[in-house]
Amino acid sequence: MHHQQASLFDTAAPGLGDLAAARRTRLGAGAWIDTFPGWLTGADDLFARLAAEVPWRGERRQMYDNVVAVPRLLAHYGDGDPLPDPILEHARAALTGHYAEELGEPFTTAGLCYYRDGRDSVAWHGDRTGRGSDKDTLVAIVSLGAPRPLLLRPRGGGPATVRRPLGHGDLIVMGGSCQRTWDHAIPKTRSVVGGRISVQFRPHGVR
Ligand SMILES: O=C(O)CCC(=O)C(=O)O
Ligand SMILES: [Fe+2]
Repeated sequence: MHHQQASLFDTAAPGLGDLAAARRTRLGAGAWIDTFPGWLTGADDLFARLAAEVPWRGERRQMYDNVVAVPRLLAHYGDGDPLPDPILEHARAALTGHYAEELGEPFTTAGLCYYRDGRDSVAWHGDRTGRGSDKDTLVAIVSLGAPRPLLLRPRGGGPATVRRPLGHGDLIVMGGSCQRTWDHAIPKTRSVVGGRISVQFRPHGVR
């Protein structure tokens, strides 16, 4: 008798939901988020493929006198770089099409982050190293793997006022002034959680 390896993974073809069904929440100060739980379907093996095949690198950042490791792994795909999976190309094209009028330019880059477990995190920040510092823009995030909450709070500190659990296949889009008037974070958790990969699509010059 043959030994059959049971498939851990969904074998349905990957698909993307209709973005017309995304739900918008206005945060105030010109910022908003759109959410679409389960936007990316049938891609259960995508997490494993990306985890294994993306050239992940640790990030080290100068902080005062010390260089500290940022607790997550990163990979960056710039304008024109082929993305590591065709479904990510489809996702980016669908986002560019749906948000064409509001964004006025295509999503071009993809930043990938791998949170290996609950100790990996990203601290409060806005994506305002580039044009997000003084221009309205959009950052679209597709989440894969273990659920982790994305927290948001008005820029300048204080407790999180918005919390969105991001599970496998979920989409969140931060828009309007969100990068300069609000901050976001993925907090550490003491709960036992598996790996999570976040794919962030941004237009040219937004970081
Ligand atoms: O992990 C996420 O979904 C958020 C990542 C993020 O905010 C960033 O890399 O700028
Ligand atoms: Fe960010």
